[in-house]
Amino acid sequence: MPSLASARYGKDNVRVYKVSKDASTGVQTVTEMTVCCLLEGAIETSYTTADNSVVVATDSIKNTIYIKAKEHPVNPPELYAAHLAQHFLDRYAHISAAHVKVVVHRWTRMTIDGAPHPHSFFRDGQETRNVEATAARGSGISIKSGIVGLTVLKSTGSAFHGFVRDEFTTLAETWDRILSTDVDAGWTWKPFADVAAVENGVERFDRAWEAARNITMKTFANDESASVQNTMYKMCEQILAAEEEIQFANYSLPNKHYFEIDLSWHKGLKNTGKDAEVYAPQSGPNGLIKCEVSR
Ligand SMILES: O=c1[nH]c(=O)c2[nH]c(=O)[nH]c2[nH]1
Repeated sequence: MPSLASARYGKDNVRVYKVSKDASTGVQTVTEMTVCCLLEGAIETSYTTADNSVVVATDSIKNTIYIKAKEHPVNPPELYAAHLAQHFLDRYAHISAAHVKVVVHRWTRMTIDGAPHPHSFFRDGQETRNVEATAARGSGISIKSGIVGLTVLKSTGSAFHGFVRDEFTTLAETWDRILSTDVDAGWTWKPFADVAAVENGVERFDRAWEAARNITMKTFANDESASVQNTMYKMCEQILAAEEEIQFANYSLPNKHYFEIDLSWHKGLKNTGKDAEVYAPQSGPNGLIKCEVSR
């Protein structure tokens, strides 16, 4: 006989905007995020016997996302996610775990006539700051932070040679190639006992995000890359070194290929090897390289 092996439900794609206004200076600060909140617990009967008495409506979950954004700071997103997740355990005895994902979109303050503008912002890229927090009854709060969608490219300083050559291989070795990727980086914190433990030393979250962002860009730029694998491992090592409460660091990086184009058929144009200037960016297929590094 079938039985429910696992189940969770909630609201996804809840878009939230919060402004904070400094009345004395007139400076306003904004945060825009997209939230997903899924619940687990003694909810089996809602699936198996149409028992809605155990269902906190997803509409109520959406309302709660707004109310907790009003009641608590939304920065850092780790703290907001922890407050929101813990709420469902505190409020509903039959809920055993709440999974919250927060995606923070960029609104960067404009500089106008050389000065930071008090209330105008621009979207300077598709990069997001992401947080996943799970509050589970009896196991505290687990948090994973990350950066997604930071698109980077270096026009030299990347090689790839020495790989397996056999009857399946056509790729030429290269000592100088273009390297481009959309960074998906994550770092997993040691579990927190409760929301108070998340709040205690809360600066760690912005500090780690800034460190991870700087490490990612500096290592990408400065490393004489032997491979995506080796460069991402160096990034992970540094993230672990930057913040001692981080247990794991991980990257998932597409290798966005830029192919040389042989133009010699046209008047003998030289456009390969050291003469390569015009390339064909590829939209797919792409390599996809992942790793997670622990202490
Ligand atoms: O950095 C790389 N790693 C690979 O595993 C790989 N495979 C490939 O075709 N090109 C690359 N580049």
